[in-house]
Amino acid sequence: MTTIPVGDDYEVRIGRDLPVEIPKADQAAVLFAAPLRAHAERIAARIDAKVTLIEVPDAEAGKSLATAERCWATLGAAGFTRQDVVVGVGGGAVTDLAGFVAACWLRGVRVVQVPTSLLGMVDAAVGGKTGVNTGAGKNLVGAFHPPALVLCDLATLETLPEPELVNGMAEVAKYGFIADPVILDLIADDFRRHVPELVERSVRVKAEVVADDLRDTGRREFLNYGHTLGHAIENREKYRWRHGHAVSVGLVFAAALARLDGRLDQATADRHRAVLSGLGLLTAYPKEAWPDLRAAMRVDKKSRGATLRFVVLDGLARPTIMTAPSEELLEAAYAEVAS
Ligand SMILES: NC(=O)c1ccc[n+]([C@@H]2O[C@H](COP(=O)([O-])OP(=O)(O)OC[C@H]3O[C@@H](n4cnc5c(N)ncnc54)[C@H](O)[C@@H]3O)[C@@H](O)[C@H]2O)c1
Ligand SMILES: O=C(O)C(=O)C[C@@H](O)[C@H](O)[C@H](O)COP(=O)(O)O
Ligand SMILES: [Zn+2]
Repeated sequence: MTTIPVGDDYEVRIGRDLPVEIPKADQAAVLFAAPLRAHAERIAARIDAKVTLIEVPDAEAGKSLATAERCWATLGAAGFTRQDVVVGVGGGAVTDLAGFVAACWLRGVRVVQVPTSLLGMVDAAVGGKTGVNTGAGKNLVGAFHPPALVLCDLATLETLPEPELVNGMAEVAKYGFIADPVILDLIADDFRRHVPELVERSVRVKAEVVADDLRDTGRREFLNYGHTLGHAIENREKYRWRHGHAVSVGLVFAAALARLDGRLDQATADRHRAVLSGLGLLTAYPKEAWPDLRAAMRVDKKSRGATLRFVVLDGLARPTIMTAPSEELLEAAYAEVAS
């Protein structure tokens, strides 16, 4: 087992068949979606407390205020107090929801995250960003609420459908471009052979950044590489597109922005498309969508008033912020992903 500390706050444990060590509590509420029922029941059986299992709708359908409200009703009925603990078992959608439910209940109870998707392990379950989607956009309602513990059991990835593994690789590649290029070499070598090392390297990048900037006021914004356009695509697709594919298009777009602005060399920009399409991720989106996407990007959390701000690279592993790119530059960069 590898243990990665997130500052002095909590740790991320990575390994196979990890022991389920939930902090002491009278009660635990285990949130899960249908595909993870058996896994959630196994975890529940190992928790030394009164356990309430709460099934939520799968994937983005569960990441809603209505579902959160139903969870809070269940916690209320069970008499859940501040010494109790919420456990999120599933992909990033369930861990985002579980974190949000815990952040708001009694203004904050502990949450233990047990991610079961690659994306959940390398990104969503670590760092304390929690939230739900609303009609206004992706993740616009939420709270910073770090977990008490994160358990990444690599054995659970054996049941993860192949397309979901590919989906998670978009965030892994993101870490390669913004911080750890060895990740890109491992991907080039055949990523399936390196999943444990890729999880570990990704979590190390994320843990180091969020320990330094939990509230996204500085360098944490770099973890949002590719997400400004990515979230706009997810919103336009009404969350039917997988997060990783939307981020993948957003990464190629951000690389084009930097190259066209004279910051990034052609080879590194081209490497984005090569790595992501090589993984089987999407790298294009319809040309006619631009006005919708341009409008949706206004509510990106990095925006300041009407000013858009993008994470771009000045070079491999040299992320920075580009503020207020011209409309011409944005359109030229979009032309490079437009199909
Ligand atoms: N909070 C953050 O910092 C953060 C970071 C990245 C992404 N996210 C969010 O995470 C979400 C995406 O997460 P995701 O890609 O894990 O998607 P997901 O949670 O929708 O899971 C994808 C599918 O895989 C299934 N699944 C998960 N683990 C499985 C397993 N071991 N076996 C079989 N099926 C399994 C799920 O039930 C679901 O059907 C998005 O909502 C995104 O916004 C949050
Ligand atoms: O942890 C972060 O910070 C990130 O930006 C990680 C992203 O991969 C993740 O999708 C996150 O949920 C996006 O955050 P948001 O603040 O843009 O909603
Ligand atoms: Zn993401």
